[in-house]
Amino acid sequence: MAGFDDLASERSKAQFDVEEMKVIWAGSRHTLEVSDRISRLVANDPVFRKDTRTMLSRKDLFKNTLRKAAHAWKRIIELRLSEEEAAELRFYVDEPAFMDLHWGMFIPTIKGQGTEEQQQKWLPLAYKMKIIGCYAQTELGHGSNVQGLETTATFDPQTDEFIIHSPTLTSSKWWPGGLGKVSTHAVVYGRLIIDSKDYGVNGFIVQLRSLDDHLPLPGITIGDIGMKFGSGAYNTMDNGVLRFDHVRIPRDQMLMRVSQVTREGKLVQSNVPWQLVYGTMVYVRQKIVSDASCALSRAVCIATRYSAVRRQFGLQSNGIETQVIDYKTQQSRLFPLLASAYAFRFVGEWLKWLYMDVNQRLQASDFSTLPEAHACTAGLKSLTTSATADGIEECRKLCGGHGYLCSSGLPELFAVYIPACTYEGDNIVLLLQVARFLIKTVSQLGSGKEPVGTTVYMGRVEQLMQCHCAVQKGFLELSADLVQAAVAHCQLIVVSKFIEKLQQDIPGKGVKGQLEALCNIYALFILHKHLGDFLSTGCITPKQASLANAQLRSLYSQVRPNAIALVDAFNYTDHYLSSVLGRYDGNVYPKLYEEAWKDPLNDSVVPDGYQEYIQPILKQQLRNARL
Ligand SMILES: CCCCCCCCCCCCCCCCCC(=O)SCCNC(=O)CCNC(=O)[C@H](O)C(C)(C)COP(=O)(O)OP(=O)(O)OC[C@H]1O[C@@H](n2cnc3c(N)ncnc32)[C@H](O)[C@@H]1OP(=O)(O)O
Ligand SMILES: Cc1cc2nc3c(=O)[nH]c(=O)nc-3n(C[C@H](O)[C@H](O)[C@H](O)COP(=O)(O)OP(=O)(O)OC[C@H]3O[C@@H](n4cnc5c(N)ncnc54)[C@H](O)[C@@H]3O)c2cc1C
Repeated sequence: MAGFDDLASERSKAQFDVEEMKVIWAGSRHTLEVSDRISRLVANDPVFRKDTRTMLSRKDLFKNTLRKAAHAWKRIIELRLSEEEAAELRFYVDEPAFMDLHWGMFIPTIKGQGTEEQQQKWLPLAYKMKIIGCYAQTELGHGSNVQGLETTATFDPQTDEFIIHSPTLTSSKWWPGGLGKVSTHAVVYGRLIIDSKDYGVNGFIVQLRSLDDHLPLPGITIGDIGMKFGSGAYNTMDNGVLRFDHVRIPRDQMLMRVSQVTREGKLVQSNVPWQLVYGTMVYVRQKIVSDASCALSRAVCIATRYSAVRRQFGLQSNGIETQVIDYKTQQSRLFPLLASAYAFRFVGEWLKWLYMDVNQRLQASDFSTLPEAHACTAGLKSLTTSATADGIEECRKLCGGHGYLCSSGLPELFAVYIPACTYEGDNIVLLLQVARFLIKTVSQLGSGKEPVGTTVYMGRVEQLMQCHCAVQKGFLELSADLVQAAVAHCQLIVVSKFIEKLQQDIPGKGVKGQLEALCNIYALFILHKHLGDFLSTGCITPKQASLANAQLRSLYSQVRPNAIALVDAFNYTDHYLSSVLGRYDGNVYPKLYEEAWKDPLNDSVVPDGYQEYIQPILKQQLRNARL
């Protein structure tokens, strides 16, 4: 049978040790063991099935998500899973839910912005899930412009409380995940007002719902903001709206690591930079970069396997048509995405290190690397999510018509993924932050300050000084070009980190060779994509450009026999992929056929509505009625 034989024969062609590549992809033998064990545990548990998700109504979908989240928590307790294992379990359950915000933003915010005492009070409750929290920053009127938030937190010295209030419609909190129906608590960002003076935005822990009957507390209006893009997809999440009508909270519920309000109503700044109020965003952006390689590799795995199973045209001597993966056009669209998945994996690994490093420094009151960490997380979040969103859509096209079916797994993956280009910072707004950082670095070159870290190359580029003078004349005017410069800077980071990865000890037959080919594909593909810029700036000659393109074609041929093994190295279960086209066994056609019959529309041979709407047309009753 086509699919079985095709993928088996592809696997036999691999020129490298797939098991060792799995270790490289996972990051270590330990992480591979954990992710392998936990992904199978999830795949074998019927509660975590997700094959009917796109057909459920919003209410059924949401209730099912609650059921899965409760079951996941039960399994985590029963099996005494470590924090790492629990996070893997939530990842493989593969359904956006309030848990993501509770563990991914609420807890990290208290850890990063709370004092020791606040952490001691709130973290045990949150870790045991005695309270469920979310991150309520964005408002109806302002998301990108955090300093423009309108919610107020006014200190009342009489009662030693803050009064949380939504003064306008546009100050309604709008979007926070987990807020709409589940969270009992939130970290709410609002303007700190003391004695009529506005001290800017700070975080406050606010209880939203009763822990007895889940009803909103007095003065709180709360609900879900409605259906989002696509079926299934992100609609499992209760993104919410929240309004406060003079809600009082104790003074010690303002997160006070950055600045404190005393009993007397005095604001005291600690020695940490105020930007730490934005700290959770740095943490989550770093997570999102790692997650990008998962989403992209998942789409690439589906498209690569299916491209080896799918045959069109070109009868060979044995009477079989050509596998579409053998078409050079297919390779030139697919293999750069395969290379990107690996590139994003490694840059994500590095970013995780950078984040840990900056945190350690912060503990030691060294704040010097914070601007770079902000620029790197913001820029790489932007670059990797944009490329991944585009890449998933390209994979859908690479799968032809069948890619458009929900059973391919690609429409839902796309619908779930694309908001990553917006949440945690709109991608253009984040690139403008990178551009500002670059301009600032250039402006300091003249004063003899040596650039460090990811900007070290700037010290070697003479023209940058002139560039700085031009930008001084109008940042806003040149912002579209500056965004391109920011992208180029981030691409340089991705390529450099891939090259650094290759300099490590990489065991396993042929593994390093494959990674070298992928690294070269990534770099040359970026060059190819921006050829106009490289040529117009004289960075390369037309001859070098054509050599680069020839090299790219030759690299595609090198990767071709290894393509299936390179996606097998992601070690994804069929449950996680949830795609008929991406099945490990390649048994695509019988399963597609089988899947179609499961659609509720096929429950009856004659559809509901036949008698009311089809029969009258066929019997011409409608026309007669009009005549
Ligand atoms: C959920 C997690 C799950 C984890 C596990 C699974 C893996 C991922 C799975 C994905 C699930 C995700 C679920 C969805 C979650 C979405 C949550 C949100 O969207 S939440 C909502 C997310 N919302 C957004 O992302 C809003 C985006 N907007 C913003 O971040 C800000 O408004 C701004 C940065 C654009 C402007 O800031 P503003 O203050 O107005 O103005 P300036 O520009 O003048 O900057 C002043 C100074 O500060 C500096 N600095 C700035 N930022 C940072 C930083 N982070 N740090 C350090 N420094 C920073 C800056 O360089 C400058 O320094 P200097 O030059 O003076 O020395
Ligand atoms: C699925 C999802 C989940 C979310 N979860 C949460 C959550 O849990 N908690 C939370 O607090 N928030 C959450 N958000 C909100 C999210 O963080 C914001 O939507 C995001 O930060 C973008 O802000 P905005 O919506 O105000 O976009 P806007 O800023 O209004 O963007 C609109 C357009 O204006 C452009 N633009 C804006 N400012 C500039 C500028 N200075 N220069 C040039 N162009 C500009 C943007 O590029 C964009 O094209 C979520 C959003 C989504 C979609």
